[in-house]
Amino acid sequence: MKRLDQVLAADGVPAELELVINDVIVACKDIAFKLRQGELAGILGATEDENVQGETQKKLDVISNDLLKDILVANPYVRGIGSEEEDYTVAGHDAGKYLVTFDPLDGSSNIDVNLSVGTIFSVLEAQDDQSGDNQEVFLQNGRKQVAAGYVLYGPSALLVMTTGNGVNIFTLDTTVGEFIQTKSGVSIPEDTAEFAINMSNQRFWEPEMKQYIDDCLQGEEGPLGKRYNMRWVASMVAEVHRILMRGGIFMYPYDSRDPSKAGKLRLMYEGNPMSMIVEQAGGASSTGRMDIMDVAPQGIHDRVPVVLGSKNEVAKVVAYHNK
Ligand SMILES: O=P(O)(O)OC[C@H]1O[C@](O)(COP(=O)(O)O)[C@@H](O)[C@@H]1O
Ligand SMILES: [Mg+2]
Ligand SMILES: [Mg+2]
Repeated sequence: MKRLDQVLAADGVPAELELVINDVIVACKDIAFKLRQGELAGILGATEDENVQGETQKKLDVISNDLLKDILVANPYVRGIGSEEEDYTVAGHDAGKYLVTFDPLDGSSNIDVNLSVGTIFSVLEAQDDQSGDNQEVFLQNGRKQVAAGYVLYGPSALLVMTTGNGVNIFTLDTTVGEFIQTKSGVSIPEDTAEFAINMSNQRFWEPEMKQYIDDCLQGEEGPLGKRYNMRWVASMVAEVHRILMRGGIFMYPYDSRDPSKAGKLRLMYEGNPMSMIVEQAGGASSTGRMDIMDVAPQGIHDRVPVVLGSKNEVAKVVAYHNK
């Protein structure tokens, strides 16, 4: 069994990028150990603050953000970082080649009920000489990512990542504090009969999405001709991981609750990294109308509608949108 550094070296990942990824992982291990301690570590509950998205920050949102931010801005190869929990991008080193965006704690509503949460990260190359506190340098589409990954803090802590050469899974060996490769060449089944969507938003969806879900619910008698199962963990990391392991489709579509927002999930630190992982595992990822990784970001906190998972099922949802 290989350690993370051995896998990255075998994949020909440049040493500087490896040092950046390594710092992300050091922070994630710290988050994993704090989560294990739970209430004993005083990490549960909310702060009195809101983030730039207008969401109340949980203590662990802030703790995880600070761990990632502090280690990354000190890394000489990091030009800057962008985070769900930071209003603006933060400068690292002007000579740094890499930009890191992250959702430090995904599925925040699960923290206090002891359910699965995760960390999502994406790495881009800085294309010009602007400082990392200028968000312009980050505004590249998802195809430009050089690495993407997540850590799922579940019964075991798993690191799932890609540097564009397939998807590897590593399990945190808590006896030595190292991520050890436990799967490689992960491949998502092309077909599925399992969907994940927050059904309570149904009345706000576009007619195309309503129609697809209505047809799923009709089962064998409906136009899709099969009986569907449903799951909702309320943590994108956990949903994507389930899909990576056994197939499925995850959707957080556009809804009209706040017409100024294109969806709930964020393009640069949720949509793009998850899309790279899913595509690298043979799945597909779309807004319903175009590939997520082709969306041109206008701002670091842009939102995006998300439909991802088993390739043939995603194609069906796209076909509903193109009817
Ligand atoms: O509140 P809902 O509609 O169940 O939303 C759950 C979704 O929101 C998220 O928790 C958003 O992420 P954050 O917790 O990082 O804000 C996703 O992980 C998840 O899929
Ligand atoms: Mg999130
Ligand atoms: Mg978050």
